[in-house]
Amino acid sequence: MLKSLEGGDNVLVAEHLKKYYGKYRGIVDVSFAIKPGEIYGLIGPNGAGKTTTIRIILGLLQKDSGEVKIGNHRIPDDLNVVKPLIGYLPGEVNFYPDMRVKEFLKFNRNFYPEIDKSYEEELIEFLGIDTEKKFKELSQGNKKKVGILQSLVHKPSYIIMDEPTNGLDPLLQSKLYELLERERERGTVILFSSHVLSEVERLCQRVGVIKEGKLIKELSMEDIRKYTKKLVTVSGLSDLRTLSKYELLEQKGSNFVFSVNRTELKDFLNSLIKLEFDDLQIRNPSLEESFMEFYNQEVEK
Ligand SMILES: Nc1ncnc2c1ncn2[C@@H]1O[C@H](COP(=O)(O)OP(=O)(O)OP(=O)(O)O)[C@@H](O)[C@H]1O
Repeated sequence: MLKSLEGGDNVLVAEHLKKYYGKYRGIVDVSFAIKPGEIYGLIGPNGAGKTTTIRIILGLLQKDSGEVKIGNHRIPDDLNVVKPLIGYLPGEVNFYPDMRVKEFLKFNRNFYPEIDKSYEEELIEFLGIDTEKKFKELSQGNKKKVGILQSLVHKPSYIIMDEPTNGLDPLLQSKLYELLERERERGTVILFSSHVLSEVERLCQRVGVIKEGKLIKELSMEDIRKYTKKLVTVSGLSDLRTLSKYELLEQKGSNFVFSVNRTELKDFLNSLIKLEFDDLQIRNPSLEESFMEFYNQEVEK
């Protein structure tokens, strides 16, 4: 059963958040609202302001202006009321180096006495955590597994994860996606930051694109799919013929770079195979390449 805050829906709201670090821009204007049962992706390149936004929401950083509401509670004023209902995974997970994982889990249970021991054991097994090890003996990925467990084990109503898949191998990434999907079905509010478009596409119901401290665009799942194209580089192509209907990004001599919708990739390759060419490379565009049309727009400061 999902724990609710008194007097209101479990919505997480950020409104016109602004934060400067002295004279340096942290964020200038970030607003969004996340409903229960929704995974919201905050996406942007390094330095865009994702961590600053998350730390303000968690009351770890003081904002210059704007408002954060969790349920009907204002942050940081009501932090103590809301804190037990939040599960947070920071970008870098650090623990006491000499502590064993099992000692840490016991310590964590002191903060959340209602932790269900059998759920804890299920997560240990699912994530493959060695509880006998000391933190200094763990790789960054293995520390992150403990961080994921810590953020989920008390069955929070709000999950906030800062670039959670950084440093995770593909198997662990898909385990994390599975856990988050289960949480979403339970009605949890989930905020997830990333600079990888493919993962927000897979997981999130809505995505906020953040650029230079400003939330410049919100995308639905449908919009996101529209923006997930493949970049296809074809070398030694003498004749475009049927390929001319695809978006050509670049041409240098007989080398061509096409931007092809994922759904059209098969048709593109079927057409290509009938032509003469030397080499072929298919890659995912970077975030900046995918969102070129937004990123090229000047952001007001
Ligand atoms: N302690 C600080 N002092 C000065 N500037 C800071 C500080 N922390 C962050 N910034 C600046 O605030 C801006 C936003 O940083 P933030 O870490 O929130 O971005 P991010 O999107 O999380 O990027 P990353 O993925 O690189 O962490 C950046 O320009 C960064 O240089």
